[in-house]
Order: sequence, then structure tokens, then C-alpha cells
Amino acid sequence: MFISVSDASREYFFKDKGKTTALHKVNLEIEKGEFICLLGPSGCGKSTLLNLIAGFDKPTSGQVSINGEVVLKPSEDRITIFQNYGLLPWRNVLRNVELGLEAKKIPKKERRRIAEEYIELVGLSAYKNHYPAQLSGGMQQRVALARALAVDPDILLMDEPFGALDAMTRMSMQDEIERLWQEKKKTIIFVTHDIEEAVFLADWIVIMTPSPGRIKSIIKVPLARKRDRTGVDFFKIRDKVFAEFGLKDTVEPDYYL
Ligand SMILES: Nc1ncnc2c1ncn2[C@@H]1O[C@H](COP(=O)(O)OP(=O)(O)OP(=O)(O)O)[C@@H](O)[C@H]1O
Repeated sequence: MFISVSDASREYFFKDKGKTTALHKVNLEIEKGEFICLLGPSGCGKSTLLNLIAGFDKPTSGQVSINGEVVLKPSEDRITIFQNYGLLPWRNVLRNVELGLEAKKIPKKERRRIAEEYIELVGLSAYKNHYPAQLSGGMQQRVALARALAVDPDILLMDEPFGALDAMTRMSMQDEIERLWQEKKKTIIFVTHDIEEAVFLADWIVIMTPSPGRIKSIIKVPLARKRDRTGVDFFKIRDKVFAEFGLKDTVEPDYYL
């Protein structure tokens, strides 16, 4: 298995001897190239789980391993993209995309070539000399995507990356990430609390619930890509997810006999 989360728990202990269980005994197996969405309400441990996989944090019990090796710290093989883009305001688009390549000690000429290639990939060549403040939110997130992909990581970890975008821009960014995923064959773990976003993007959806944060169930999304957000099959899966969260009483059966 490529990514393996085994009985991972994360507890926070307080001075008064109280504790919060941010994540309780989570088990998850992810294959290379899969697109997984972690879906659930605020406080169910989505970011905690993502941070354990990223290596920003460690489980209090259990473990996360990637390619058979226990994750103990962050790595260039896994890049996280956040909601707030994380761009440096004093650097233009080109130099923001070059950032991760600098950390990898890639020579200047090669850096520029790779950065330009990825800026082109996200459709921002005309803006390569612009600064983040001169770009819309969607464009800034494209820059963040180009920067992450330029480093050529195996895994992209995305923590509500489109949370700050309006509904239309959000849908075009969903199209974009799906295209990039297909083209670059990355493994993506994507945190969201938007049910339709999860149904549009995921190979399978990890449904999480809070107090303590845990996995409630997993829903496979066997729909061909590119998915039709208004199709009957799409609505069927969406309804299944609604039912998991208790937002719909009954689920239509898949077949009538
Ligand atoms: N540093 C911390 N100290 C104490 N408790 C924490 C800490 N970080 C997270 N928690 C708690 O762990 C639980 C899970 O938090 P987490 O941020 O993983 O949830 P989430 O599902 O990502 O929420 P959101 O959608 O609001 O970002 C919450 O109850 C939170 O209060």
C-alpha cells in the first residue's frame, strides 16, 4: 500500500488533565494515483489527519507510513496547499513558483525553465511578472498549484484549497485540479466540507465525524470523468453522502425490482 494510516490517534492533553481527541483510531489505505476527499464538519479532524500524513505532526498512538516507511517529518515528496495560498507578496508569479525549486537547489536557468513550464500549465503565462496582490483569488491558487507541482511531489495534500473562492471560480478550479491530476498522475488527499466538491473530485470519499474525530464511513464514487454536476448519477451519490450526515432521511435504492 502506498499510504497507510494504522490506528492513528491524536490527543491533546491540557494542564487541568483534560484532553481533546482530535482523531481517534483512524485506519486508511490509499493507493498511488488515487484522489481522496476527507469530508466532514468543522472539528472532525480533517486537518489533523492531513497534518499527520504531511509529517507536520505525529500521532499520539498508531502510525502513518508511506511506501512502507513511517512518516516522522515533512518531505519534498508531499506538498501541502492551503486555503490562503501561502504566496510571498514581495515575489512575482515566476519567483513564487521558483521558490520550491530553490529549496531543491536546482540551478537558476533550469529553475526558470521549469517555473515557466508550470505557469503555462495553469494558464498564467501572461501574468508571470505580476505580484500576488494583482491577481484574483483563483489565479493566486493556480500559482500555488504551479509552485507545488513544479517540485514534482508524489503526493499533493490540499487543505480546503478552494474555501475562499466564490462558487463559480471554485467550480473552474475543481475542473483545473482534476485536469492536472489526470495529466500529472499525482496522489491527492483533499480536505473539504463541500459535499458536491467531494462527489465531483474523489475516487472515494472519507466521511468524518467529530467528538472524537473519526472515520464514519467511506463512499466510493464510481462515476466516469469528467463528471456531470447535474447528472442523475451524480445526484444519487450526493444523496448517499447527505444520508451519511443525517441530512436526508432515505436513500433511493440503486435498482427497483
Ligand atoms: N493545537 C490544538 N490544541 C488543542 N486542540 C486542538 C488543536 N488542534 C486541533 N484541536 C482540536 O482537534 C479537533 C480537530 O481539529 P481539526 O482542525 O483537525 O478539525 P477540522 O475537521 O480540520 O476542522 P475545520 O474544518 O474547522 O478546519 C478540534 O476539536 C480542535 O479543537
